[in-house]
Amino acid sequence: MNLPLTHRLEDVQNTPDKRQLIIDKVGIKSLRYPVLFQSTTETPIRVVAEFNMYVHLAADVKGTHMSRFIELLERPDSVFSLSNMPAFMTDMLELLGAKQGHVSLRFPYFISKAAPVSGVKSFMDYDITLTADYKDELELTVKAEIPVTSLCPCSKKISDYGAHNQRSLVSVEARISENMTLDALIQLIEEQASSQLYGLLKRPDEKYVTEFAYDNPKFVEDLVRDIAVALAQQNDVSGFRVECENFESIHNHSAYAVIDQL
Ligand SMILES: Nc1nc2c(ncn2[C@@H]2O[C@H](COP(=O)(O)OP(=O)(O)OP(=O)(O)O)[C@@H](O)[C@H]2O)c(=O)[nH]1
Repeated sequence: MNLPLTHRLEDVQNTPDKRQLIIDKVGIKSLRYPVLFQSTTETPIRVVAEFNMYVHLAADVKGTHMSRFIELLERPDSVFSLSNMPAFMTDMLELLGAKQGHVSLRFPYFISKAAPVSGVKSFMDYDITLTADYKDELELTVKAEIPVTSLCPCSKKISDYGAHNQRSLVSVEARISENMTLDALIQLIEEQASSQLYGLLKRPDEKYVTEFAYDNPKFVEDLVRDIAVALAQQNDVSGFRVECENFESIHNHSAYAVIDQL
């Protein structure tokens, strides 16, 4: 009899395993894939995301169905958003026959900003990670990595002129409700910095951001505390971890701080 090829190829992954060891997470790591992402009610946008997708594997099964992770992303109606993550997790666990799972996707997200004086528009890029973990219940977080300017209060105080300042990377991972947009979360964080960053600045804008940062000096401790206070005041945020790394311009190392209330 002439069986189709899939029937003639042995399904090794599906054979029993005798070692009696559960695997906590198995799946695909660092897969880059174009998918649709929807931040709010706006039309979904195309993003290129890096995926990690894992499931729990029972002790008596040799291998998981690796190909099915990609099949999930190939579904024509696959749109990623905070509110769709629970359904995506349910589908993944069902298709993979698993009881626990992890999905994360990290992608660049762009916001069009107007320069502070000239008003010229340009895009600013941020890295966003959506993560869903299912064990006994679903844990859903959003992480935003936001570069800002920080200016040292001590340096400003003790120097006859100038103050050292640098680019800082703020990372906020938070549990947020779907009422909060990514843009709102990013804006709230940028407002706590000595200055926010822009893609395009003309000379009057450059003067403005330089003086603005000088008027708003912040230690790395001030940054994480001010961001934590701002997040704690939000009804749509129910837990957060704020991390900040200042790439010091007077040292060859960074100043770093974290507040973990996740
Ligand atoms: N489990 C497992 N699969 C691997 C590994 N390395 C490669 N593969 C994958 O094995 C895949 C094929 O296996 P399955 O996903 O089980 O494909 P299939 O049996 O045709 O599909 P299903 O019937 O849906 O399970 C290929 O896509 C490879 O990516 C590995 O270390 N472990």
